[in-house]
Amino acid sequence: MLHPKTTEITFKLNNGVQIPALGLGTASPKERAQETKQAVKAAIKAGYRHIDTAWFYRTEPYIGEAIKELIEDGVIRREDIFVTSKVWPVYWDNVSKSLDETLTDLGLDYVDLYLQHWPLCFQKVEDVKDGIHGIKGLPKKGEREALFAENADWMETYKQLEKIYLDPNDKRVRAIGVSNFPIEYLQRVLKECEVKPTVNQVEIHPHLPQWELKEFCAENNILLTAYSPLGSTGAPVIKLPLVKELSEKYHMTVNDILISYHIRKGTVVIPRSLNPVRIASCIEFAPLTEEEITLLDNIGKKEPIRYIDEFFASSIPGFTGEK
Ligand SMILES: NC(=O)C1=CN([C@@H]2O[C@H](COP(=O)(O)OP(=O)(O)OC[C@H]3O[C@@H](n4cnc5c(N)ncnc54)[C@H](O)[C@@H]3O)[C@@H](O)[C@H]2O)C=CC1
Ligand SMILES: O=C1O[C@H](CO)[C@@H](O)[C@@H]1O
Repeated sequence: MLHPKTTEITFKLNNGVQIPALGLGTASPKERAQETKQAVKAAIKAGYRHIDTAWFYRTEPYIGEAIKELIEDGVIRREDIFVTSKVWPVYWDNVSKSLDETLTDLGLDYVDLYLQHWPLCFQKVEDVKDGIHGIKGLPKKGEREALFAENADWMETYKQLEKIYLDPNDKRVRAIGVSNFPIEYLQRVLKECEVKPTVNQVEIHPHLPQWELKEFCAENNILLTAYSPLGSTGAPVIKLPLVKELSEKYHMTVNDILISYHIRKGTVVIPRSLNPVRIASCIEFAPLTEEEITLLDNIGKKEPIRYIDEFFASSIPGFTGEK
């Protein structure tokens, strides 16, 4: 039986916009951010049509250069690709400014999906030398204490996203959504806001299958996007014996197995790599069976691991802030 490449599969958001199921993650270490340009070019040439980025990653200028050259060389048109970006908590009360900075860096008139990166509000601290657009990305008091904005409500950020999306004269976003939102927070958004988030981008992999969140989002027609699908830096999840076993069974890479695991469940997935060969060689779709998916999910039932557990996120249910 012939199967599509994972780069060819799309899902429909709750506002009708199509989203490619596989996207390239771009949260690379700061010192390697410029390599993102060649990674994006390799990905698009290999068939990827979705790039995931954020104001916080410092990779938007390099993604912008890659897209510009790919368009100039006739490889793609703007409308052929799907770009996701996110507003960071320092801009919790000025989403429009953050979006303008993102669009300038990307060299684009619009993003396809714009997410609230975290349900948190940080203080704006000037940092001309090392900041992002002159603002410290992670304002801290000491080593492990974030500077939160006083009397601030993370809902303000979503309301501003909603305003931009609903303004008929504002064409800067095609869809809006959230990231790192637990069920309780989504319930509040659904109660207090007009526009349902199209997506909730969260950490998901066999060690953190997020089945309760998956069920809630499915009931409410919110698509999940799986971040850190390989377990983030060092890719620990690829070492799972069951993943290796499945890669041998399907004659595919371990990355293919972990990517297909999400897509088979109707979840968008955004693995990161700066290696052009790896990027191009991990696009096979493995038709995993229901049983195999259940076996992968069961790993997290027995041994849950959250790899992205940021110290600043301990107030959000489900996060301990240990890392
Ligand atoms: N919304 C949010 O708060 C977050 C979003 N993200 C997004 O999700 C994307 C993916 O998540 P990441 O945490 O970046 O990690 P990931 O789980 O995609 O793993 C990336 C790491 O695995 C390595 N890798 C890939 N294949 C490998 C292989 N076969 N052998 C050995 N190493 C291999 C890469 O070099 C890289 O160091 C990010 O780049 C970003 O776009 C990530 C974290 C949080
Ligand atoms: O997207 C993100 O990436 C970093 C970690 O890689 C995290 O803080 C943020 O949510």
